[in-house]
Amino acid sequence: MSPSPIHKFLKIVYTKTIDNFLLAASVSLTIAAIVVTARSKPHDFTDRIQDLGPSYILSIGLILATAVTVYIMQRPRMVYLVDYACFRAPHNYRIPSAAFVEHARQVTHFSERSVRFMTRLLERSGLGEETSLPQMASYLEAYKYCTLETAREEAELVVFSAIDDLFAKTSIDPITIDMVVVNCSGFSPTPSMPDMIVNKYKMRSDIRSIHLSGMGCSAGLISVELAKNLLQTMPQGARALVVSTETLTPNYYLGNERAMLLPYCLFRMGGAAVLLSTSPAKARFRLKCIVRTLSAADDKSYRCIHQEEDDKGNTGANLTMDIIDVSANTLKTNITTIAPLILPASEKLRFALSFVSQKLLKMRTKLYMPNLLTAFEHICVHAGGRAVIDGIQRSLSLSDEHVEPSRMTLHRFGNTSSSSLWYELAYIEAKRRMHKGNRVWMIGFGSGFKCNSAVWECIVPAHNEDGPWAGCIHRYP
Ligand SMILES: CC(C)(COP(=O)(O)OP(=O)(O)OC[C@H]1O[C@@H](n2cnc3c(N)ncnc32)[C@H](O)[C@@H]1OP(=O)(O)O)[C@@H](O)C(=O)NCCC(=O)NCCSC(=O)CC(=O)O
Repeated sequence: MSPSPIHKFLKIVYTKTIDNFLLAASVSLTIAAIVVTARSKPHDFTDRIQDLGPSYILSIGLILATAVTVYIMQRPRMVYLVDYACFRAPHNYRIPSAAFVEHARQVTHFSERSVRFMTRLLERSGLGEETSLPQMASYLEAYKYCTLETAREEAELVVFSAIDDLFAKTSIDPITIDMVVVNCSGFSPTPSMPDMIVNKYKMRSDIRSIHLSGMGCSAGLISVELAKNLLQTMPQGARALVVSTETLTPNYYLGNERAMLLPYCLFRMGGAAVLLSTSPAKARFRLKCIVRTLSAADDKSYRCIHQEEDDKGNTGANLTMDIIDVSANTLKTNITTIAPLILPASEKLRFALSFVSQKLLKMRTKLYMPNLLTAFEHICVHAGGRAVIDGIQRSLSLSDEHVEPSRMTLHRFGNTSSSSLWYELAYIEAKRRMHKGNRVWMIGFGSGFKCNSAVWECIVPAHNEDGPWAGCIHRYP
């Protein structure tokens, strides 16, 4: 039964009043003060001030100024997303499914059974016909081309293209960057990827540089949190360049273990460059909060994405079937921490009242489950695979529209690991669905098992930009 109009109206009044409690309280107090002052005799107020004496007034002023200064100094600095850019592979890197299967058929390492398995998997994977693989994957004896040099070439192509795009968008001089954080799980060359970036863009010698490897698909938000923490200790206005990518060349699997063929079928080229700062100047989003959950203490979680050698000695990532349950459980833990930070006051109050009536007053009422959907307008769920997105949609009761950016990213770009969240944000913006004040919840999953999530608030939406979706966004719903 749908709620009556009166019920709906009361709910709106309740939500608006509670969610804007501080504003409502201060407006009421100001009105009360104005009424009291207007009623008192004109000389009353000035007489009282004169009675206090100059030294007393000066002391109060000093105490107030000190309190405000201490409050401002103690408060952690806000971190802003100035802008971001995603890599878009040149057309000749495209791998339609027919070409993928035909290539797999020609590779002598794969058995007929494996080729049939991969063919079936691809058909149901949710990947479209325009995803991209590094060029070594199109050679018949691809393993001969999985060299350090080709891996570096792939990394440079992805990372430099995304950064070039970001610098062009923001007109930022690379010399003004104070920190570079890169996360790439499966490729960790020497010199490191941040060194590669500093060398290419001739950045300053006092720059802080960090590479996170082996941290899986959820490492993009780990990089953001790390950059945020460091930025908050640096002078106001410092800038961090965060790069999230996965290099596929060194992780080419040549065996026949089904669980290890899965990543071979799902992962595709991708990367994103993100500029963060503690200055709000030209910023497009504000970071509201970021929460990390790691369930590695549990063996099932720890093992569900595991890099290992198969019985023939071929290295690859083994994805177990547990991943759907594990991701749903780790997300639940993550939500328990993030919900109190993002839920509006009205939802928290309803939960508190229901909790008190059920647990303390022993009333036979159902415990109210806060509605998470009131905390954001958009959601980006890591495009890890069709079944992963299905699982999260089910467990959070999300609508098809909520998971559309995730499914469409999987379709257009494949599983691009930690950068997938940025392709999803770009999708929402390319569809012109992002508006000033909108909140977007990013949820990353990955080996460990980790679930990291962040909430951003839009300050300035992108108006005339399709980003990585240029030329194809009109083909999506
Ligand atoms: C691959 C799928 C699209 C296939 O979906 P289907 O609808 O076809 O149905 P299905 O699940 O029954 O799978 C079809 C066949 O694949 C087999 N199969 C599926 N998952 C398997 C696995 N992990 N290991 C071995 N076999 C597996 C099934 O047994 C079945 O075989 P048979 O037909 O013989 O019975 C889906 O299962 C899926 O999206 N899985 C999740 C992918 C995933 O793990 N992504 C996370 C990547 S890691 C990541 O993103 C983070 C990180 O790396 O850090």
